Amino acid sequence: MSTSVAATPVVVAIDGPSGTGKSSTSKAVAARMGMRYLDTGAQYRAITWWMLHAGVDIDDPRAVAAAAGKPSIVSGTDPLAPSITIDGTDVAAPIRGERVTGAVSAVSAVPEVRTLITDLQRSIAAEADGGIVVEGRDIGTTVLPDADVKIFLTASPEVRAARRSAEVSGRAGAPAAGGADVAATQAALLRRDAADSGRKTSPLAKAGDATEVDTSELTLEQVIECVVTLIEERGRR
Ligand SMILES: Nc1ncnc2c1ncn2[C@@H]1O[C@H](COP(=O)(O)OP(=O)(O)O)[C@@H](O)[C@H]1O
Ligand SMILES: Nc1ccn([C@@H]2O[C@H](COP(=O)(O)OP(=O)(O)O)[C@@H](O)[C@H]2O)c(=O)n1
Repeated sequence: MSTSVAATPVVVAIDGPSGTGKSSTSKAVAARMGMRYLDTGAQYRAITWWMLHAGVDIDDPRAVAAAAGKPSIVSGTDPLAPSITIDGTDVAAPIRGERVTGAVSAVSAVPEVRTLITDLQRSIAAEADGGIVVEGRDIGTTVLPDADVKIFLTASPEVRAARRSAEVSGRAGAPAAGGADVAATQAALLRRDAADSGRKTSPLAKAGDATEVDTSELTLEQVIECVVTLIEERGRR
């Protein structure tokens, strides 16, 4: 197992659709390699939470654009304790709720939102002295096109929905996920994939120079090892 701090700051971009293992893999890789970690999805979720909270009509892109610059988002990049606040409020828990998940694709499709959050992501990456693993949808294509290592994670819709359902039903107070729940989760994931891949500005896409890893048949540990190996190989070049 590698525990060394990256010799030169390495920037790693990990993209892919929901449930492919981006967050779990990125956090573990960053922790093992002494790097920072940035969950860009959490930032889009936080601004979506704020819009809903502020009563902004998220189906009106002009209203979303006009409000986008108002809140201040702060992302903590310790992979062992990532955090997210908006205007000083800790929103780590509420941004995972169904309401935000159902609204986030509409908010994140608004170009003014993307410009603001992309600038924030670039400044966080630029300040990460020990290197950083940044995960999202457009990191390798748009946010950090010069990243040292680019990875695009995939998995079958069935596997992704099963993972997500198990995760949600494992939360305190949640009912166990039955077959119908998994089917509904899969339908919601595919709707979000379609919205994220189909938007005009910086859609979910694999960068031409990204390595694609299908995680359907891999354990989380195998995916982590695969990414660590790709980073170490890049370091030897
Ligand atoms: N390779 C894997 N095998 C089994 N479960 C996994 C694997 N990768 C991730 N998971 C689990 O699937 C769920 C979703 O993973 P997550 O990392 O949040 O994906 P993403 O960030 O791509 O949406 C989590 O509960 C995680 O523990
Ligand atoms: N770089 C990114 C990251 C997320 N997003 C948006 O934010 C949403 C939530 O991202 P997430 O990574 O938290 O989603 P999950 O994979 O955890 O379900 C996505 O569905 C996209 O709409 C984006 O547009 N660009």
